[in-house]
Amino acid sequence: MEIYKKFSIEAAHRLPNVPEGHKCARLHGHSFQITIYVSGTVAPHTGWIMDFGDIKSAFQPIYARLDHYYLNEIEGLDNPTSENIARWIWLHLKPVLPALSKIVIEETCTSGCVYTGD
Ligand SMILES: Nc1nc2c(c(=O)[nH]1)N=C([C@H](O)[C@H](O)COP(=O)(O)OP(=O)(O)OP(=O)(O)O)CN2
Ligand SMILES: [Zn+2]
Repeated sequence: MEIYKKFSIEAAHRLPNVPEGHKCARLHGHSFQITIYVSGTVAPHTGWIMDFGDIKSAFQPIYARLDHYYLNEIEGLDNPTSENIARWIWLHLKPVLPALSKIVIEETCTSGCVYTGD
């Protein structure tokens, strides 16, 4: 079974490698919706895979590095596409949350990516 916890991050970015004239070369911001998935078995006594609060605690230091920042200035995020943000979060979260199974980034209401660590 899989459980998830959602977070919202306000952040600015620009995409440095887009074709000339692309709108995303300009500095702009998003309310990124980030969903962290954890997979595992349901423990008989607790009735849960993991406390949602433990997902929040694991993600908190990473959240603090992203929220209300200019993403391009963060080490490893010089090209902060949804795909690269997902990979960056995975890199930092997996060591402290081994049951992490998926990260979904919603950059806008209509655009985003799904990453399972591949
Ligand atoms: N594969 C990717 N493509 C794009 C990314 C990305 O991270 N990965 N990012 C952007 C921009 O950051 C842009 O802000 C979001 O893109 P887009 O969906 O085009 O934004 P709109 O809200 O303007 O979309 P409409 O549905 O056309 O209104 C671009 N591409
Ligand atoms: Zn954008």
